[in-house]
Amino acid sequence: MAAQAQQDSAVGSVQDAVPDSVQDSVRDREISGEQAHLDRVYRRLEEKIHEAEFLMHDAARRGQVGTPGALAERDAQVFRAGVHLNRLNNEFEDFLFGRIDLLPGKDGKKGPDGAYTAVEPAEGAVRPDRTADIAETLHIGRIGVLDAEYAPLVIDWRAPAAAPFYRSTPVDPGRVVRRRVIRSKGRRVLGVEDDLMRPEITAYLDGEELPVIGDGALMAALGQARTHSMRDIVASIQAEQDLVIRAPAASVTYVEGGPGTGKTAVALHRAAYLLYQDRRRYAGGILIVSPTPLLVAYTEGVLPSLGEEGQVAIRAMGALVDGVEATLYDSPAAARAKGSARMLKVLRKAARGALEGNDSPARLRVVAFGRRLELEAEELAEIRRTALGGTAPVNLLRPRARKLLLDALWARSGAAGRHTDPELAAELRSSFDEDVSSEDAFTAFLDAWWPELTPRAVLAAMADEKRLGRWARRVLNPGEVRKVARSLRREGLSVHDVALLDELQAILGAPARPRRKREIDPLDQLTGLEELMPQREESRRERAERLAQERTEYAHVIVDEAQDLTPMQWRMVGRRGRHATWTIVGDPAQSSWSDPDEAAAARDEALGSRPRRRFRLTVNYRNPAEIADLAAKVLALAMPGSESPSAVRSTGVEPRFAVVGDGSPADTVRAEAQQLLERVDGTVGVVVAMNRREEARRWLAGLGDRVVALGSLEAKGLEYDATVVVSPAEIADESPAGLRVLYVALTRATQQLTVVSGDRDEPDADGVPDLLRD
Ligand SMILES: Nc1ncnc2c1ncn2[C@@H]1O[C@H](COP(=O)(O)OP(=O)(O)OP(=O)(O)O)[C@@H](O)[C@H]1O
Repeated sequence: MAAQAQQDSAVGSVQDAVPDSVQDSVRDREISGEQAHLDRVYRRLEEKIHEAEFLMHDAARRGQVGTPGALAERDAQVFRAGVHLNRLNNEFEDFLFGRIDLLPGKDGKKGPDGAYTAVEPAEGAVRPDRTADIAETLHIGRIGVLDAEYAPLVIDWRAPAAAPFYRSTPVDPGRVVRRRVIRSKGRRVLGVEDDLMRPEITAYLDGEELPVIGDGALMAALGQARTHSMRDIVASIQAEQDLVIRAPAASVTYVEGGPGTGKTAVALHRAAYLLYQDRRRYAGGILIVSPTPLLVAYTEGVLPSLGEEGQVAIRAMGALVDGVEATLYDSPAAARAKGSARMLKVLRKAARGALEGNDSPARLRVVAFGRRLELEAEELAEIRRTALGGTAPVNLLRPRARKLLLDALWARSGAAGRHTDPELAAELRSSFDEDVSSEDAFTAFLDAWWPELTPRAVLAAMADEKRLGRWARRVLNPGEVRKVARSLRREGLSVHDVALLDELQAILGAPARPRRKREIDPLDQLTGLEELMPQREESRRERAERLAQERTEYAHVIVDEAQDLTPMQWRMVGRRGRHATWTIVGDPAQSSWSDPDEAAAARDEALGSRPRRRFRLTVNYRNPAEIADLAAKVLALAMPGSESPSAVRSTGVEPRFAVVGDGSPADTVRAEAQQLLERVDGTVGVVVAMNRREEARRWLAGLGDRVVALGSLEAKGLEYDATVVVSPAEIADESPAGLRVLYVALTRATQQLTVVSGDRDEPDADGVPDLLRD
């Protein structure tokens, strides 16, 4: 059953009794009223752009005066003006999107944005005859704009004064009488949609009764066709989502919710909110970790549309390590072994064992003080063992190993007892060390015997099944060893390999390297502009990428689809936020990891003892009830007893079932995809078992770019107007978490779903596969 569209959107539509023509003229009048306001806003924005440009020029002139005080002031001014210009020049599709009309407040105090701060209405604001006067109208937009007298023309959506726009509901309206969503494009207002929060009263604005237009914005937003990019939801954030977005950043904010409840959207809006709240603190960067490059591509436009980027890096799990972009998937068994916390022990052994390569020298021969000195294999092995004692990073132990070698050679040289005077003895020893170290044979030996290891070299060593078997003894079983070694012999890295590389980096340690220098324009260096205006030449994207690359730790870490992180991935992500605050969003019912308890333990270790603040999102904004109900059947099998979120709307279109005739599913799937392309305006996703990905792309060849084929694990987080889910049984049988993966696949569509079954699905006479029957 479709849920009550959140209380706040279900109310306050235009009264049926009002004739259409009257409604139209009221609508036109309201639209032109909003247009006049938007014109004022743009005039003011233009003034501010001129002001900012003037400031920049003025600052440049002042720079020529040259006293240190003037320079510092000039620099600060240039910086402020530059940041300001950047924001003002941003091209927003709908700069202004909301408005609230409010009753007078209790305390009559104004906040810094010029709006009254009270949440509750003043006593007597509503008269006994249920009439009231609107005391304040606020317009809400992507950034705040004040007029020349500092009165708010537009309030930034993240400001406290804008919160009632999202929080007010008919059950708890606060001061809000009417909430309006304004649809605009560039400088033109296209339409308005109103919700009445206090339908029981008649409110007057400037002596006229407040009109109500349209059916509310949420439904309009949800019904829109999808593209391959996610849209922001800034005009229709719902109350339970707003609580998460504006939750204070301290410690860990933990958000659970079923498919389509807006977790990803909320996480992205939260990043923008945190930056607005405390830009200085988050100058340390916000990292958003996403499960796949597809989801990164789908979501990366949202923050720019909210006026934020640069400080935020969105990275796929397979691209968290610099210079690596892994897209391969391991077989479920190899993935399970590689992701498990048991792997840590294996990596520690491998990092030490890999020092001993196949061409590692068996003996050391040098000439010192005119004598031939030799260390044999056994002595060398003993020295290696001593050097490796403890847990210090392997690469940092090389000086220690070198020292132990010199000690052993010194003992062998017989020179130790030559002087009783300690000073002379020390001098002799140091000239001995110099003598040995300057010998090419010694340096060559050291390089071969204790090479500087890279994570990739260790991973390559683990591809040797025998060696891996030794390092993984009593940790992985022989089958696992075989599968992991085989997977490492493949060309290219898998997503799970990346967490191993990162762990190895920590185990090996990196000898200090000189920092990569950016090219600096000498003129900028002279004027100091280089530091102040980093956005000048770089594109925003380049800047975001550069910052992400230079950064290894972040001030805030947001983990999307957190239920999928393996223990090893939690360790990797944890290293990036050791001093950070966190927002973690996920849904256990969609987990593709087979051992959720093990992952939860690793997550708790990564987050340490930081207190958690928990939230739950309960309404599914993506799927119509017809699709959500079908998916709920799989949820009942995958996680008996867990609750589905309630769908916010219903379309009356039931999912369709098709059955593959004899042979390959190609024709059936292609025909079904084609049908859906005709029925929806936006995108169609065809979800298949992972091992059919390539095949499925061929099935759809030539159908255009509105349709895409994806493996079940790639579908995570994405959405389409319509989806074709091919062979539920194949998807469910793919891995121990297969039923949960199928649940993900079935919950991707915003409008229509077709399920195609093969023999394995045992479809009934209506084509309904076994897994989806009552
Ligand atoms: N308040 C809202 N107004 C308009 N659209 C919304 C709102 N909340 C969510 N949506 C839309 O619902 C869809 C699902 O949102 P999102 O992808 O964030 O959900 P999710 O919880 O991350 O889903 P999943 O767990 O399946 O990945 C998106 O299209 C999003 O834009």
